[in-house]
Amino acid sequence: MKVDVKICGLTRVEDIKACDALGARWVGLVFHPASPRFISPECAAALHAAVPPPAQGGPLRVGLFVRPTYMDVLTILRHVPLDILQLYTDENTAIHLKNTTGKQVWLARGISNKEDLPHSTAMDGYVIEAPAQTGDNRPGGLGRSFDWKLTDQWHAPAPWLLAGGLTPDNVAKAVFTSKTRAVDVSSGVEDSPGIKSTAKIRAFIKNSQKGACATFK
Ligand SMILES: O=C(O)c1ccccc1N[C@@H]1O[C@H](COP(=O)(O)O)[C@@H](O)[C@H]1O
Repeated sequence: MKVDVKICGLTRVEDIKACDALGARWVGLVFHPASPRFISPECAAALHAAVPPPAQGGPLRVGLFVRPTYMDVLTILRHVPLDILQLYTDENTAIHLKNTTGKQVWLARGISNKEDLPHSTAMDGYVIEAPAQTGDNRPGGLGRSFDWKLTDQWHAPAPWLLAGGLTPDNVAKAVFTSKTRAVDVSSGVEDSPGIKSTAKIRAFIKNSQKGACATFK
């Protein structure tokens, strides 16, 4: 049993090529201006063009938006044919954007306790991470983890990714503790904000599979 990996916050062609070569299932492009990983639609188009499309074995393209309007998403989709929208918004807005764009939608959820975990949904998936805190200028990409034990008995209503504070050093333990089948990382595989490290991506993917082997025998 394998754990699927998303590498988020790509800003450079060489980094998205490394993700493709190393077998990341998803690559994330951040369209939130407050993020150090924010990219323009033109940059996103260049990154998209640098690796094979999913139909030819390339990674699925995930676009990350914080409280977007329909026009925000449409503007990006005119430049890049994203496969999935990762949204930081309320569930009604997410359903509206799913219906109007025809794209798959993952809703990001900050989790403080088991009651925060969803049990039924119209979403295609969830990104489960640490809750935002007062003073944060963005709701993710902060290298902050949460209690991975909260998800180990969860009967998730849709596929989900574990995110927040994952690194090459802790991802195997995170998989084992949370029982997740997919992991999502941004700051944990960077040399500096927005600048990915190929060596860290390689180690992260390798160690996530070690966690999968120990968990799903
Ligand atoms: O990466 C960002 O800058 C970002 C900005 C706004 C919302 C989410 C963001 N990143 C996502 O946050 C999680 C965890 O990131 P990290 O590994 O702790 O740095 C992940 O889903 C990123 O896609």
